[in-house]
This record gives sequence, structure tokens and C-alpha cells, in this order.
Amino acid sequence: MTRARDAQAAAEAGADYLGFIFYPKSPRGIRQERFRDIAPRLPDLPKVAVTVAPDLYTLAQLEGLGFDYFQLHFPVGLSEEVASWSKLVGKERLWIAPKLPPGVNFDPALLDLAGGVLWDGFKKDADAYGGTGSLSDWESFRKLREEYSATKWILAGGLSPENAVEALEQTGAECLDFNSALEIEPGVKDLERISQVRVSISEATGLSS
Ligand SMILES: O=C(O)c1ccccc1NCC(=O)[C@H](O)[C@H](O)COP(=O)(O)O
Repeated sequence: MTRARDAQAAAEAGADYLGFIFYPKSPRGIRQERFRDIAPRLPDLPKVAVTVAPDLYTLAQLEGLGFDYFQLHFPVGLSEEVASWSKLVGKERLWIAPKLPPGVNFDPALLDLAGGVLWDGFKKDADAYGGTGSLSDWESFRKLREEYSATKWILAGGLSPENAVEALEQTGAECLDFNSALEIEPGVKDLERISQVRVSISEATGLSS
């Protein structure tokens, strides 16, 4: 989210969380000053600060903005950093999003440090950590979610109104993350596409939200 009106549309479509990306290399990033500016106009939903391998100073700054959760993307091999993020924000508020190249397994030891895992698509480019539109490995997500059921598992990566129902059916996910497939351009949501998510899911499940 970069605009209050998009956040409002997401709330009306039944979103449970709102995400704000503070990674400077993201085309949909928001600066801390801008977030402070729109914060009073945002719906009353839990808010998630998203960034890539932050230093502790930056993470403390984001915490100071009043976020409920911290979704931190990182390359493999940063377990010490994950431990320090967990210590700073607390395990339950930390959602980890490891960038796992194909064939590299998720390290379950990380679950001692984080309350949630965002399971994202992979793209090789060094700076690509999210918002790439690449599907994630749904089968691995399903297995991990079943095996480690105490953790909050969030399915991400290329989700759209067109594939959301299939994603729910194939993975049993309770939480889906939508991003680039709902945009007119990076950082600007398509309000019609946002409401289509609600329509597709409610048509398929018979639920109204
Ligand atoms: O979206 C970004 O630009 C981004 C950049 C760096 C780190 C994370 C980022 N997004 C995080 C998300 O939670 C996205 O929603 C997730 O990657 C899925 O995006 P998409 O494949 O576009 O649906």
C-alpha cells in the first residue's frame, strides 16, 4: 500500500492485514515520512512493515511507526540476523520471508524465532525479494504448513483473482498475500481487481468474506 484509498478498498474487500514496503529498491516502496502522512487516513487493520534484511536501527525506526508485524525478506544464511530481529520486535510480531533458490530447503530452526512465514516466489535477480509476480512452490508450502501448524503460514507470489481459489484448494492456506497482480502500475492498486478477489473467493466458497 502506498495510498489510503487503496488501503480502504482492501479493507472493504475483506483484507485482514495491510502491508507497506520500505525496501528502497522496490518500485512500490513507501518512505517513512509518507507513511506517517497517510497513517491517520488508513483503516483500522493490523499493519505490516515489509523490508529486506534491515539493520537494527532501521528496524527500530519502523517499530517506532507503530507497526503490528514486521515481514522481513532475506537471503539464505542470515540466521544470526533473524535472531536479532526476533529479539528486537518479539517472535510473534516477526514474519520471515526467506529467499529460497529452487532446491534449497526451508530451515525449520527459524520457526523458533518467528511467528509467521511468508512463502514467496523466487526470482534470480540479486535485488528481487518480492513483488515479482512469480508463483511460489505450493506443494512445499502445503507440506510445511501441515507439519508446523503452530506457525502462521502466508502464501504469496503471483496471486491474483484468477488463481486465488486454486491456491486455497491446493494448499489449504488460511492467509493469501496479494500484490502486483492487483496493480495498475507499481504502487498503485486497481480497485476493481481488489474487489474481484473477494468476488472470486466468495463465489467459490459460498462465504461472504
Ligand atoms: O513488492 C515488492 O516490491 C517487494 C520488494 C522487496 C521485498 C518484498 C516485496 N514485496 C513483499 C510482498 O509481500 C509481496 O506481496 C510478495 O512478494 C508477493 O508479490 P507478488 O508476486 O507481486 O504477488
